[in-house]
Amino acid sequence: MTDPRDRLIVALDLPSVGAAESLVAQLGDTVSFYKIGYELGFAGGLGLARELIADGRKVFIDFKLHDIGNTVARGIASLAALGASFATVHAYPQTMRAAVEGREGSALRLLAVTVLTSYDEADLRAAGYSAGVEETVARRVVQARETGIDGIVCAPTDATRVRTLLGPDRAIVTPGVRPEGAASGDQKRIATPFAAIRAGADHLVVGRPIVAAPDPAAAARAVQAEIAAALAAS
Ligand SMILES: O=C(O)c1cc(=O)[nH]c(=O)n1[C@@H]1O[C@H](COP(=O)(O)O)[C@@H](O)[C@H]1O
Repeated sequence: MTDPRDRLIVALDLPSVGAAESLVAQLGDTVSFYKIGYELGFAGGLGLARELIADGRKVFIDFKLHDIGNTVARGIASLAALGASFATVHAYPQTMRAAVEGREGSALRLLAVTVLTSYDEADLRAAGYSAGVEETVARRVVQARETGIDGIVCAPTDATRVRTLLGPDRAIVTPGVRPEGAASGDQKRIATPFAAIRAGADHLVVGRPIVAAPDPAAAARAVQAEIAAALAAS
């Protein structure tokens, strides 16, 4: 997977299908992999997901499922039928086991979200966890691996340690990616595209630095150029 286009996933965090379609048109052939999360998904985005898939694009459905096992398994089975490439669940063992059961027989790859990139040590403590970020990520990666999950969503700053625990064959997907000088917004554990790839990420999820850029296609190409430079340096 050396084509930077396969490595960049653009988060279509937009309020309407029309806005998303116009961004996809602006990005043209530059971007081939899109993520649809709460904002667009709850505004008709699953229909757009079907169209993008029919058009040969890859789609990552990011609803970060976490519920009783039966509900998770059935929800994942529906996403598998949609033809999505990736879907997220929270990295709780029961949830992950149910998700693996729900996608059986499909090509859907499951990603487990470890510790959100907007969380730091204080946020974890406030949520009632006594373990810190590093320990919590590590525990969840090991549990995800044992459950048969296909990949991990983690901060780029976690990627090196995650790769050691996960092994070479499963995917590491990192949001929290910010080109030099870009506003971090609500993200707390961030790195540049170059650093994320060097740390072992397979795919980078980038939203606002591309979606809110004055020229989104130029912003996407700049991220891809960093990805290419990091791959060349590896
Ligand atoms: O699962 C995700 O994609 C995700 C996990 C995480 O820990 N942090 C995170 O930011 N994300 C998603 O990645 C995207 C990042 O967007 P930007 O911060 O705008 O680049 C958003 O769509 C988030 O929902």
